[in-house]
This record gives sequence, C-alpha cells and structure tokens, in this order.
Amino acid sequence: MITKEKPRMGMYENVKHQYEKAADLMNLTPAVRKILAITNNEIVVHFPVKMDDGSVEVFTGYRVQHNNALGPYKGGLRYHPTVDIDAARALATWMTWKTSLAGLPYGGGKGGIQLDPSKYSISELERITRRFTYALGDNIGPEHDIPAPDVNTTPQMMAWIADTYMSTKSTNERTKNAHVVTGKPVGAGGLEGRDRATGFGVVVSIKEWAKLKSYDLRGMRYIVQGFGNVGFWASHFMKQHGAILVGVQDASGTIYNADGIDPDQLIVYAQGNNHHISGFPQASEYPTSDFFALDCDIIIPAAMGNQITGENAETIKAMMIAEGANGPVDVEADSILFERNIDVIPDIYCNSGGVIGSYFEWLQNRNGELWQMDEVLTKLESKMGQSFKKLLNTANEFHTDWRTSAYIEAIRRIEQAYIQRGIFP
Ligand SMILES: NC(=O)C1=CN([C@@H]2O[C@H](COP(=O)(O)OP(=O)(O)OC[C@H]3O[C@@H](n4cnc5c(N)ncnc54)[C@H](OP(=O)(O)O)[C@@H]3O)[C@@H](O)[C@H]2O)C=CC1
Ligand SMILES: O=C(O)CCC(=O)C(=O)O
Repeated sequence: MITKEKPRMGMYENVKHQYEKAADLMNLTPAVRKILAITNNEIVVHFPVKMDDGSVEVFTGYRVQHNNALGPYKGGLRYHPTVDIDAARALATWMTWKTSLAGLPYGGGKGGIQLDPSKYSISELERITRRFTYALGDNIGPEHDIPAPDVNTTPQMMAWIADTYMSTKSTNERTKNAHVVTGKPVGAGGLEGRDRATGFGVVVSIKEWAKLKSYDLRGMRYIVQGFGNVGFWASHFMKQHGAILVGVQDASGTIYNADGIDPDQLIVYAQGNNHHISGFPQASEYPTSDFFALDCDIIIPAAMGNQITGENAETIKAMMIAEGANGPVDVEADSILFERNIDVIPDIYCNSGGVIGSYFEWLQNRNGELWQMDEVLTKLESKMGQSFKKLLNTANEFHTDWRTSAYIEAIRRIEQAYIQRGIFP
C-alpha cells in the first residue's frame, strides 16, 4: 500500500493556529479577530540586476505588512532560498505580536529575497540590495515600514538600503531619513550593541527562566542550532554565566564535545572557514539528525523555522527550549513538549531583544542622539524583564502555556488600541 507523505504545516498556518488558540481563550473582539487574521499589505517585486559577467538576472523580493495599529511596520529582511509569500506572511505576523508584547510603538512586517547569497559576489549583493530597495520605493519609510537584518542580511546591507533610500529624497530631506532601516553599522548611524542585542536578549530570557525555577546557569549544558548572529551572541553571553556549550549545528554540519566548546574560539574558526563550524578541531563531528536528542539541559534553536517537529520532539532530553529563531518549534512538537513538561520560552518573547535594540537605534537617529553600549544593554534587560512578568501573570490568569499567554498579552494591547479608536464588537 502506498501511504501519502504527511503534509507539513506551512509557517503561516503554524502562526494562525497559535493565533486562533489565543483568540479563542481570550474571547477576542470579533471585529479585531477578523482584522488580525489577515495581513494588511503584501508587496511582491520582480527586479532585474546586472551580474558581474554582464548577464541580467531577475529576482523576486517580498515585503509583507501584517498590522500597524500600534505604529509603523517593523521587521527584518531575509535572503534565503526558502523566502516566499508564506514565510514572509508568517514572519510579518510574528513581528506584530513581538513588538506589541515588548511594548514598542510598532506593528509587524517582514520580507526578503528568495536567493542563496553564497552564490553571489559582494558587488552583486550590493546591486541586488540597492535594486530591491529601489523596487520597494515608498512601501518602506522611517515612519511607515522600517526593515532590519535577519537571516543572511548584514549591517553592510542595511547601510546600502539606507543610502539608496536616502538618495531618492530631495537634498534637504536626505539626512532625516537614516532611520528608514535599523541594524546599520555604528559608523553609518547604527546603535552600539544592536549587533548583539538578539543573542543578549535570548540569554536575558534564559536568566529569567532560571530565576523563576531557582536554577543556577553555571555548569548547565546547552546546544545551539545556527551559529550566525543570534547563535553566536547567545553562546557568548551564556559563557559569561558559566554555562557549557556541548553541541553546535549549522548548515555545514554538527559538532559535539562533552567537555565544552568555547564559542569565542569557534567564531574565530568559523570566520576563517567561510562562516562554517564544521571541522572545528576542538570538537568531533556528530550525526546531524540526532542533534536535538543530545544530552543537555537547554536547547537554543537559532536558525530556521520548523526544526523541532512531531518527529524529533519525543527524543529531546533538555528541560528547556529558548526560541532564538522565529518559529523553530512546529505545532505538533509544541503539544508534545507541553505534555512532556519541557519548558518553551516562545520566540516572540525570547528573541525580542533584536527589535528592542532596533527601536533604540530608531530613537537615536530620530532624536539625533548617540547611545552607549552599557545604557543599551541595561535598558534592553529591563524591558525584557517587564515582558516576562506580564507573560507569567497572563499564563496564570488563563491557565495556559507561555506561548499562548505571550500571544494573549500581545493581542490584548492591539485590541485595546482598536477599541479606543472606535472599532467595537
Ligand atoms: N538577527 C536578528 O536580529 C534576529 C534574528 N532572529 C531569528 O534568528 C534566527 C537566526 O537569525 P540570524 O542569526 O540573524 O541569521 P544568520 O544568517 O546570522 O545565521 C543563521 C545561522 O543558521 C544556520 N542555518 C541555516 N540553515 C540551517 C539549517 N538547515 N540547519 C542548521 N543551521 C542552519 C546558518 O548556517 P550556515 O552559515 O552554515 O548557512 C547560520 O549559522 C532566524 O530565525 C531569525 O529570524 C530573530 C530575531 C532577531
Ligand atoms: O530588528 C528588527 O526590526 C526586527 C528583527 C527581526 O526580524 C525579528 O525580530 O525577527
């Protein structure tokens, strides 16, 4: 008998499932429920770019704007072969919940280009980024929709976006537009600390969890999937708290050392190895498919969505998962983990340090200020501490899991804005 392959839930379906669960539980105002169930705008652009060899390639870029009830759309741009309208919708919707939960004056947007950046030269990537910015035109703007870095996009690319966008404005308007994008290099209007803000925030969330459970992070063993911006900085700060990194996975492979891997040595190795971790001499190779079953206390997924699934959730030995990535745990895995009493710190809280850092950068540019690193990290930690308290209180109020309570808390703020502005049941 031929059995059909079980269809995998798409990322947007995943978000909608989480949303419906929260909306039911909180008895969300029907009109608001309808509004939040759809995206406001979905922009798809096809644009030509000249390659180094003189040929022309046409690229497809996306920007989905989910909701702006609380302020301008905000969220990153991803350069990856998996970027499509479904992924952009899901990631934009998560941004709406994330910015609301963090108490920021923003809505949610996300986008990117479907491409594998490793196949292009740096000058091709510059032309692709500038052409994409030009194609988006006034669909982005410092008070309308503000992109930022995400997977495979860098501060350098954010600087190209700012430069291209600003060059489309009249001479006396140009410098007022630097906050069209965040995550820029410090010299080009970026914020001290935005580079590490997401990873730092992931560790703030882990510290909050440890405090709640009366655990000491010193000596705790953890593994990280993805050793890019989020994975590295999270590991760097975990090291400062005495936690031991025993396994790392990126797209090139998986490495393991029961005695510990030094993240600061690994990043130096990766920088000289095309940003890949495989072959790191102080660890051994490990089977990729067994990664999440490694013996450890904490898992930090910091790569792509739908990595912890109904297929591998049963094998997990860790007692907690801190979602550095967006959507790393699918719906099936979520209920398995809940039944197995494995804590999940949900993405819209866990990785919110990045957008909080972006908000500080936006304010810095808007007000013509320069903030110091210590000030940035202290303010970020305090904001995340406040959100964690809200998340716990709401979980108690509704007798629900942390993901659903984070959603309820986020949606409540948006519901209130709509009701106060005049959309009634
Ligand atoms: N940057 C930010 O500020 C924020 C990022 N996030 C989320 O965090 C996650 C990581 O983003 P970020 O660190 O910025 O991205 P980066 O591009 O800096 O790093 C991505 C990492 O993921 C790895 N990776 C990609 N595909 C796989 C795979 N199939 N299996 C294992 N590893 C893989 C990459 O490996 P390789 O290099 O080998 O391809 C790389 O190490 C994403 O989900 C993003 O949306 C969330 C909030 C803010
Ligand atoms: O910094 C930002 O604006 C958004 C970062 C992002 O894309 C995310 O939080 O997923």
